[in-house]
Amino acid sequence: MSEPLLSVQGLRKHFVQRKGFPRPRTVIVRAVEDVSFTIAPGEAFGLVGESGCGKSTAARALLRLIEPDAGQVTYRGQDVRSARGSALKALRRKMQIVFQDPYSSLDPRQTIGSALMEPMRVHGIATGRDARDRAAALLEEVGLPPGALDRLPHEFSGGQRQRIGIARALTLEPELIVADEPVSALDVSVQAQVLLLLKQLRERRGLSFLFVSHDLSVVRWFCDRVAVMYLGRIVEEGPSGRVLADPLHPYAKMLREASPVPDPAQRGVLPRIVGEIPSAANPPPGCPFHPRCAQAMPVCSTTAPRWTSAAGGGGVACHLHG
Ligand SMILES: Nc1ncnc2c1ncn2[C@@H]1O[C@H](COP(=O)(O)OP(=O)(O)OP(=O)(O)O)[C@@H](O)[C@H]1O
Repeated sequence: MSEPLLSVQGLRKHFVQRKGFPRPRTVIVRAVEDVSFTIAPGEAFGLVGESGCGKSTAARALLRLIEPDAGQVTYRGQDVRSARGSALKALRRKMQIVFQDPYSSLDPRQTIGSALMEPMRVHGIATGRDARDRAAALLEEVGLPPGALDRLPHEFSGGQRQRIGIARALTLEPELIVADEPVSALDVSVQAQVLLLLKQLRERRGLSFLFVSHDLSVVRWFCDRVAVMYLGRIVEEGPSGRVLADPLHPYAKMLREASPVPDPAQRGVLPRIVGEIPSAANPPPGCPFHPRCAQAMPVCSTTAPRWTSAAGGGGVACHLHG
């Protein structure tokens, strides 16, 4: 197998919080407990799970937008966690993020042109007229007129702002885009257009993607492989077709049941699982999903399941398949 573009092994990130009134106590939120995956060059890899399962934290930690507590992250074999100075700057150029809410990541007083040209200047790619021409070409590539260069973020709709966010991620000609719920904040009517744009860019530029989403149908459409996350851990991983057509983990089945499936007849035979995701500050022992799992066995509440390979590719951490 060729060398992965990105390799993440045993990534961990905990947050320390002070909670409670009148006597606050220290709580450790285990946002990312143990996450491992690889992304091949040109591949789109999806990370799915309910809100709070740690997807965004994992994405930010591997990019070092927040510092991970443990684990190994390599990009084309280079250690990301120990990179400093110019080495870190070069890695940042290759890995860019598209945020869920483009408005909060754009400076309201900065014109779109200057938001696009600034990274080019900082990374020594282009300045002056050259940078402006490149910015105009990027806007055109994401479907916005060159006149947008001199306007401010508030003059654009949500969908247009996300196009600007995508253009900005492309300014440094990255190889990997980390898209963190890139359409969740948009009107349903514009979600498909922005997803289509991302797919076209992927094909045209040969980009790799880490695509973070709670929406299984979006991930199925966009990604080659998918990992399902629950309480800071990957519970199932594999080719999107296999995981979405034939999920093995009861949690992956539940997610699929909650997401529109083309064949409604299939939905009735899946187990109904209810309840809310437990707090990452107090994860259940054994398999973290056992309190919500209709198929839980005594072993599930005491022993963490081992990772087992799946026949159709990838693997699963579940005692039913151990
Ligand atoms: N800066 C922080 N300080 C303390 N806790 C945090 C912080 N950021 C995230 N968390 C907690 O970490 C857990 C994982 O959050 P995270 O945002 O990574 O999940 P997510 O799956 O991306 O969900 P969402 O889609 O809602 O963002 C949650 O319990 C969240 O409250």
